[in-house]
Amino acid sequence: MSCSAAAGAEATALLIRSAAPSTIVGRHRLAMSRRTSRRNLRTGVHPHQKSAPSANHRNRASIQRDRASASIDEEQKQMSEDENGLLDIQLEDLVGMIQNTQKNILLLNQARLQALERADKILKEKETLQQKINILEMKLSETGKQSVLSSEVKSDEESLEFDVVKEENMLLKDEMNFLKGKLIEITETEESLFKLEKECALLNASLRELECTSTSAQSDVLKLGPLQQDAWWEKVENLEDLLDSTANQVEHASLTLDGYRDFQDKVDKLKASLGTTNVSEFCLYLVDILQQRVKSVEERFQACNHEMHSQIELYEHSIVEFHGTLSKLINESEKKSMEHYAEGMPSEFWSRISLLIDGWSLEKKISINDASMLREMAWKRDNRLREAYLSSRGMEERELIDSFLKMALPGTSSGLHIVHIAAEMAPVAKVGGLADVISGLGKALQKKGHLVEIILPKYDCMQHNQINNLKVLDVVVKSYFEGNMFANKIWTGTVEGLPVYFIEPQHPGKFFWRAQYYGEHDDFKRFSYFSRVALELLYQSGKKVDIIHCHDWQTAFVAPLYWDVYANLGFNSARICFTCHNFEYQGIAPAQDLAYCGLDVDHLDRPDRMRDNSHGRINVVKGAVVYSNIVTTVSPTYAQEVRSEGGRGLQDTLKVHSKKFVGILNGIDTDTWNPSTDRFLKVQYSANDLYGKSANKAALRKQLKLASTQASQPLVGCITRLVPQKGVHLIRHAIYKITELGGQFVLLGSSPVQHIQREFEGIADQFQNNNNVRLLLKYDDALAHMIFAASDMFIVPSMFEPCGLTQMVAMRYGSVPVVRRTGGLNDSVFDLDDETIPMEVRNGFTFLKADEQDFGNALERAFNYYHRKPEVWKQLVQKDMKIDFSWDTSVSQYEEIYQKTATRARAAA
Ligand SMILES: Nc1ncnc2c1ncn2[C@@H]1O[C@H](COP(=O)(O)OP(=O)(O)O)[C@@H](O)[C@H]1O
Repeated sequence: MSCSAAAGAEATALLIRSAAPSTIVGRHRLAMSRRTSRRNLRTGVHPHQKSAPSANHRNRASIQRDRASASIDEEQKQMSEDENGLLDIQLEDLVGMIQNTQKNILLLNQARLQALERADKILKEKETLQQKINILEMKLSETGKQSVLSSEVKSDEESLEFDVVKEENMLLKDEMNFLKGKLIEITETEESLFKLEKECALLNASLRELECTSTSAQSDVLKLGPLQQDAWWEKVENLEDLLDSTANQVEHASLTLDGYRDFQDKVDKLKASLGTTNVSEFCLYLVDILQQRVKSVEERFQACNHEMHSQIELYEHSIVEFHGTLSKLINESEKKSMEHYAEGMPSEFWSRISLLIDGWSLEKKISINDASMLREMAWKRDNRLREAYLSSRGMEERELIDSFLKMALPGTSSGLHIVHIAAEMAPVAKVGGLADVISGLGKALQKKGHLVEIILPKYDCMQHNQINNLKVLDVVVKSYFEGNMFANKIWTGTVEGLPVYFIEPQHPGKFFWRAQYYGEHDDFKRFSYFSRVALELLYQSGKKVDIIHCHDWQTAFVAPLYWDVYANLGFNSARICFTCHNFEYQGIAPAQDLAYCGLDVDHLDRPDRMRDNSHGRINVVKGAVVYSNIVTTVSPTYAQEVRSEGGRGLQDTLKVHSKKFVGILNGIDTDTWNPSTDRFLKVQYSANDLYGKSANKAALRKQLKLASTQASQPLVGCITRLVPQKGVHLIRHAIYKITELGGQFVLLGSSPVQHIQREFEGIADQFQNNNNVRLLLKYDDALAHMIFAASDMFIVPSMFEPCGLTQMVAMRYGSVPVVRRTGGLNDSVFDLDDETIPMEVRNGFTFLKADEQDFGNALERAFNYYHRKPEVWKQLVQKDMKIDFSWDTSVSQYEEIYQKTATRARAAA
């Protein structure tokens, strides 16, 4: 850079740092006027003579180009032209030019002074600047002197001027080359910036990958259970620290890149100014400063990059180590969990063993006798089977079978072999309470030492993820239907630790591929088919079952089929128990439809057997009542109610068979419904620590966008199928009554009845902007758990209710029930104000008449207690949570009746 250019650039740069925009404009003008003077000297243009604007513009834009390309010869040629022009210059004009130049000098001096004032911090720069400015001053004063002398000594002055112009041309040429060089450097910097950006993106991607690895590793950790968790978590924490520090590095790198981008902007601006102006000195100075900054940023970025790479290396190393530890822990955990299964948590393990034995038996790999001996050993949880199974890893199936058979010993069990045949089972195929009963009762019986198995249809829509070890057996069970034999695939798996068989018919009717459980036009056919295959499966397995327990009309076919078809084939060790969960659904169809599954219509279409009260139809529930050894329903009060009009036409049959008919109150599965372990809740809680209850209430309000300003505003829940039985008109009334009382209401339910579903959809729309009411018209298990936990009260205003589970679940979750006194509700909820009942069993609010007034009164009483007697309310909540609604009591009743029947059967055999 030339001295004058550098000095000018430094001065102007200092001005720029401190000056207002007008000062900058002034500085540009100054430089322009100086260059115009020089050019005029060369071209002989009169300084005051206006050139055409387009020409001026062209001149400004092309000055650089002209300077770079002008050759010395051309300059000499031009000089001779200048000499002629110079002769024409008037003295006045020269004086004007000198004055202009002096003004310029003055301005430059001012700029220099300002620059000097601001250059305190950079003394070195100040000195350089001072020197350069001095040189510039000298040059300018010489120019001034030469101009004054020009009138006296023209020829000397002309040659001197030529030299100056020539020298300046050379300098400008140098400057241009320098600028070109700088531009190349800038382009290179851009490229390196691009590379750095790419590198940063790559680093970000690898960071994300590492985060994913960490997340999946953490989920693996969860699977490991409590095993070596302390050491494990320490490792995870270390990795997380590393991850954090890597993230910081990346953030730092991003910041640096941002800095680069700023710099890039400046460079762009600089390039633009280089393209449009001729202020080369200023630009060069800026480029200089910016280059220095680039260098320092580059250095910082490289240092940062280096550190980040070393962190990533460290992290990758830890990940490798982490994976090593993880696989070691998984192996250990698998081994331990098998041992744990066998020792501490046996149901799942033993259910698998017994399914294995059944599979071998059905696949004819072992004889029926061997199967029954092995089954009995499994049932008794014989340690030898456990050892053989645990050491069978890597063994061929045949070797395992042989090792099992070596141990097969005849034995007798005091337990019962019970098979439930049902259309639902929680959580794998659930529509309502029936599903809960199958798994709840099954588990409770299994705990008591009985061998319990379940047979279900293999629905396409069931929750397959709730089945463990689901596999299809290498056997096809053929079964009769409508005059033909149809193949069926048999699947096995465990659900809730219970062994389950799933039947998949190979019938063209695709009976269980309907994307729903019930509500198909051919339900009667579908379930009569299923009932027949279930018995066929038991028959072909050669098992000596004690109790076959069928449920509701869908599997009620089992009772007449067993006694009229299979008992005749020698499969007669079992006794049939039938439970009717709801007498509203009886499976009524034209009499001839009974023939599909192989039942004899003529034999059964009789008033004392299966004929329905309606002409020409048969009634499957009636058939089961007649043909079963034990008939139960789900609560004592409902058993009473169905003996009169509640029996929906079956009261007389029930009276005839009253000796084998009993009402046993359902229990609830206290593992599934446990607020202190419920994984669906935001916060788990218990009767002694109710904080979680209010936390869940707040969470549900937030989730459903309900008003949440008043924590004490009572929240009322209702979870139900929306069918007339459930008191749909009272549920509708509750919406208005509860808002009138100042509460909030959440309904979760759906309806198989179209007009009811539509009606509630209308109400839901009507209330969608009301922040105290939400109607959620769907089936949602997770949400059900949250509603039980979040609500303060729970309504069950049923017209009739065989048992009802929701009131029991609600109490377990500390939600006080407000229910109609009917069926199982009458056996489980006792009014707080009813003085005929001992205080310690009072647990909720009840009403009798199925009208709005009675229901409204019960709600008002509940609200009064809630608001006015918070202490009494709290005690009530805690008491409700502690009531034992488990299957423990009910299962003993089932056990007792099963035992009696089975003993009689054995005696008869
Ligand atoms: N919409 C729904 N979403 C989730 N669970 C529901 C829904 N409707 C009913 N349930 C559940 O189904 C069961 C109903 O059992 P119950 O009270 O005996 O009535 P029912 O068997 O007559 O339908 C309960 O476990 C309840 O929580």
